[in-house]
Amino acid sequence: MDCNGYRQENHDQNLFPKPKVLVLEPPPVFKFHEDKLSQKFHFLKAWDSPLPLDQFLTTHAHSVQAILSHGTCPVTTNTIRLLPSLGLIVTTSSGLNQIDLQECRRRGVSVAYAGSLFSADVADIAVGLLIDALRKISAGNHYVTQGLWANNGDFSLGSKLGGRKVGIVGLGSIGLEVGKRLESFGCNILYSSRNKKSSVSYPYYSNVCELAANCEVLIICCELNDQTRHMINKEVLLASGKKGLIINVGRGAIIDEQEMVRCLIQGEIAGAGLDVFENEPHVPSELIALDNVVLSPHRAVHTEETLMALVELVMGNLEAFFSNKPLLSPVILDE
Ligand SMILES: O=CC(=O)O
Repeated sequence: MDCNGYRQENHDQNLFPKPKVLVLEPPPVFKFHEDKLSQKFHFLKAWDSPLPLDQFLTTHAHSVQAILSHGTCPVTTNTIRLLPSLGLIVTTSSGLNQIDLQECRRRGVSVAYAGSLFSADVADIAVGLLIDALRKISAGNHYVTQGLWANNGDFSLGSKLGGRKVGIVGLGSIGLEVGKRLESFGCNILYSSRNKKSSVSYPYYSNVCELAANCEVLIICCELNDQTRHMINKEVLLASGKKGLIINVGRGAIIDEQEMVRCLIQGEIAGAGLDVFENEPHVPSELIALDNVVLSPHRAVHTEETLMALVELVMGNLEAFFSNKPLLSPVILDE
């Protein structure tokens, strides 16, 4: 530690090395803002090295104090164990299912994340997917661009958004933003969540199957963890019924994807709007072929503006760590 409190010398980049940060796979912020990030940090790019990952980690074992990670990049027990100097993982995601938090807790490794930075953007996409699925915007685009309209084809009617009963699964910051937006469209909001929220008057269901049975649309906004993996299973899908719509902006694996595909094909649910999938970037071919499904490439979280704010947050967290100051957006690792 130097007189400015830095754990590594970095105030004069010509004389002193920048703090090293390990990157296992390129995060989306790299595509647009790598130059800016690289002005302050030296990134060790595991994916760019000819060495197998374990060997790469062993080679840099003692110099890596921080990892920069993202939503679909696993940070496993093995990775953490191979890095004895590791003190921080910064992820550009709000979701944390890809990081072994238990090992972080055990080792005393801090974690910083995007918190609620993306909530409004994700809520916009959830509502967009719902309106598209109900009013058939993408299907209408296909109908026009494929010349079917000009050929006197028949385009089926959509359904009204206002007055619809919408069940939000997970009333965290994204779910609350979705609720706010849909209230202004005249929807009736119901929800399920780990706990009943005193801040809202929406009807609460502790059981997601009962929620599904009592609404016309389910919007999945919760995090993926051991309790929510495949929570939207056959029983819940069937409870949604033949007019039920499923919108997912959480994580793909919250839904039993195979079962959802089967229900869509057999008409046991009416349709879906999906930004996330179980095995990204692979999307089941059956989903691609269905015209009652709207697909989006896990982009709900990213707008130009939010990526800009994200870079500042990532740099702020790394700078705080290397200056021994409190992190800007720490994850509280409960016992
Ligand atoms: O999906 C992305 C995230 O968790 O931020």
